[in-house]
Amino acid sequence: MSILHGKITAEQLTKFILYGEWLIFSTWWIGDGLSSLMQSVGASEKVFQLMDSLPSDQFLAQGKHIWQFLRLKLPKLRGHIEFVNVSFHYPSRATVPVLKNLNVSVHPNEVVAIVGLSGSGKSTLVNLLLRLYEPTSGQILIDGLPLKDLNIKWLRQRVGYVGQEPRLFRMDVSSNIRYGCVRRITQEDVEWAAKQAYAHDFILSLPNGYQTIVDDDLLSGGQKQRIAIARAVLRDPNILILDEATSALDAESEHNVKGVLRAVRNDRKTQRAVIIIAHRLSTIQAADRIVVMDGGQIVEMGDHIELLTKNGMYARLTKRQADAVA
Ligand SMILES: Nc1ncnc2c1ncn2[C@@H]1O[C@H](COP(=O)(O)OP(=O)(O)OP(=O)(O)O)[C@@H](O)[C@H]1O
Repeated sequence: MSILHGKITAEQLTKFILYGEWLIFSTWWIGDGLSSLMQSVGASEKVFQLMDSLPSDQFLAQGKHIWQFLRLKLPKLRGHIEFVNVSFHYPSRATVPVLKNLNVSVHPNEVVAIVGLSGSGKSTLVNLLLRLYEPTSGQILIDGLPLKDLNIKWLRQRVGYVGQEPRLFRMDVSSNIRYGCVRRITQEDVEWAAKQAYAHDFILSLPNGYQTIVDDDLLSGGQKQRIAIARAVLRDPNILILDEATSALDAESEHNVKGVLRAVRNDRKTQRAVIIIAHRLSTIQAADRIVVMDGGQIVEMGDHIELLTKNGMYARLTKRQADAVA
């Protein structure tokens, strides 16, 4: 009507409708954006709370208090480990004792194997040594000093750990081996570690050798384990802990662990305290000492021949595995 009466032009009306539409949409977007903003503010409060929270004491390298700055760093770790009357239960199961008055020591350059039935407390022992948990009573000494007084970051840099299920990342083999190593590493160092872990030959047979990207189905369980062993060895740890995979009770796993034992034995340069949690008993016959655990306690200790002669639990476990293989 206004156009017909010449009050506005068609162009002005079109502009008016378009601007009106833009105004409605813009208001709607502002409302939508504001509600998203409010949601993000609420969510970010939780994120910042998490970022501000401090890890518990057993994960703190150096705390904020002056006495924590003074926490001890020994000039060199020899790798003498002592468990003195250690008892432990997991916080979530306070009524179930997992370790009971445990006394055991590992000397520098000694290879100690821990064996026992599933659930006897082998991995828990290592968890305490890595200070992932605190003993309920008793104490752990490293080179004669209480574990809880040592700078935990310094200690963990000197401990190599290969878990039951090694974690590899989607990057090349060489980077996977270097992962987490704080000192300067050359390609020769990487290859040296791979040779120690009996991984060098199979790595060279991969499409791009050390530059091959690790994909989900590229490597077998045993090959992943060997790369994880190379990663641990590259750090040149004073204490090396191997948790043999329960699921990998195969010849390849046995070959890997035996290989590491042989490397530790033959190369004086690489001697270190080694703790092996073994499920396959034939793997650890060459260990200096075998510790047999049952129900959170040590029931036998000695070398392979001594324990077989004792005709106790170790002899029974060995016979059971030999029968299962036959
Ligand atoms: N995080 C946890 N919380 C509560 N209980 C746990 C935890 N981890 C282990 N346990 C319990 O502690 C006991 C010892 O477990 P541990 O893993 O040390 O045994 P293991 O000898 O290493 O067994 P395996 O040979 O199967 O690895 C088991 O009864 C187990 O159920």
